[in-house]
Amino acid sequence: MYTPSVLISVSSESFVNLLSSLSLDKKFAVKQRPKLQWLNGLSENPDIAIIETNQFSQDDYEFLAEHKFFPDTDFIFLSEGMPNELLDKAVLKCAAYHYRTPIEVTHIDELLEEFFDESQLSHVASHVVKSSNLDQFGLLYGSSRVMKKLYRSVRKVATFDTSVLIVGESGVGKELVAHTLHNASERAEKPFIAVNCGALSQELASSDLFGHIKGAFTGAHHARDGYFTQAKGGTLFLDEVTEMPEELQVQLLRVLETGDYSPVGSNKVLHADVRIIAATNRDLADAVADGIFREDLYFRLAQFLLHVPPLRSRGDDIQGLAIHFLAYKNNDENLNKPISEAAIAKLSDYHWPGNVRELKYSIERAYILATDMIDTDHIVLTEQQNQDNLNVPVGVPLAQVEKQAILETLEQQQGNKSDTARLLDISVKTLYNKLEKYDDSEKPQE
Ligand SMILES: Nc1ncnc2c1ncn2[C@@H]1O[C@H](COP(=O)(O)OP(=O)(O)OP(=O)(O)O)[C@@H](O)[C@H]1O
Repeated sequence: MYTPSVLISVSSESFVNLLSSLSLDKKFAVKQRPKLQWLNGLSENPDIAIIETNQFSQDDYEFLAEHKFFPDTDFIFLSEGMPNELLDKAVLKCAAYHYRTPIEVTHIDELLEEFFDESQLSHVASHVVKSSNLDQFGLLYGSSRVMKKLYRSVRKVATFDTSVLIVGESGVGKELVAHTLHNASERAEKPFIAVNCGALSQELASSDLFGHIKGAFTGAHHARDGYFTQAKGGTLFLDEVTEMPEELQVQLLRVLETGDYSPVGSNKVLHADVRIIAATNRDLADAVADGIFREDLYFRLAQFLLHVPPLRSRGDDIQGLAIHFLAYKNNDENLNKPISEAAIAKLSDYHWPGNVRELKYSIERAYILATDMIDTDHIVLTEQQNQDNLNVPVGVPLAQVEKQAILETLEQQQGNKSDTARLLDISVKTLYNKLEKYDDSEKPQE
């Protein structure tokens, strides 16, 4: 049995009493540090850190930031609840649990129990990697600590009806996170509608979002529901929200503030019963600074921020996901192609700029290239190819060639869909439709 380590740094009598009532040392290797030395204690990378944060300071925040908020540690902050913006930021960045007095001892006890069980699982999972060994949370697969932190944040925020902003590089799984959040919320039985804001046309965008009545504009022969109405009672997922046309940002902000909207051409006011989840792979601070995205809309959307970690920071999940995707492929094709240790090592050593989408695609391509066992030669990594050439064996179906051209250009353009569409001479909308088709073709099951 693995014994997880816990760093405890509390000094208030109530917190000391609370923790001593839990008899932590029966299951955990406990290290106590005086209040002012908790930062030193973190340098030993404990599995869990229980910290009193009544006087959380700028220095404390900077220390955490310098160490990337200690992704291997699960944090529990205890405080008397005085407002502290820096602490709020740290809670988000560390995906920490923050308990304010009066604290229910059973809540802490249950949480530690959960941490303990997870530490046993992950300890085993790091030795044996088979497809079924990857933990699954909703539509997401992954057993790394960073993913488990994400699962906990998703679980926490799912039950509230606040807007959520999901940030992360292209292909990390932001849409899957949004869908998982929806499925874990009370709106799960109602629709989940995903909208690619980059594909909304300037002219028709209002009608796409809010609908229109018959005759609202030339060509409006019939009334049509917009996404807000289609998603009624459920969730509206605004993907690539920074690409939304300026005028629509203003309209969206108004709906978020008033809760009401009107279809184009109508005076009727409808109530917007949707939860908004937005996502972007852009640096939002830059988008706001460049004037591409409205700051007031950003604050409105980012009531809760979820950061999806890049694949390269997920350790053994890389090989776990590779085997997972291979298993799906074998299942679809009714074959049983294995993968060599060396090929797995090659996948694990790569830094995956295109994240999970790129990994999934590399497995698909290797699957086509290999007659039986997938070996290192079949794993063609985008950055190791001549960037101007596609590497397609003769006789590959045209649809596959098209897919390869699209995905490799997208990777070369670091996920920028507008530039990719321009280079391929197709519309952004067509690009979105095609990507959606590829993503759907192997959607993990719930
Ligand atoms: N944790 C995961 N487990 C299984 N499949 C995943 C996971 N994360 C991503 N994928 C797969 O990777 C592909 C890309 O995922 P998704 O579209 O959610 O990423 P994204 O971050 O929204 O991408 P983009 O920034 O380009 O919109 C999809 O095929 C998805 O099913």
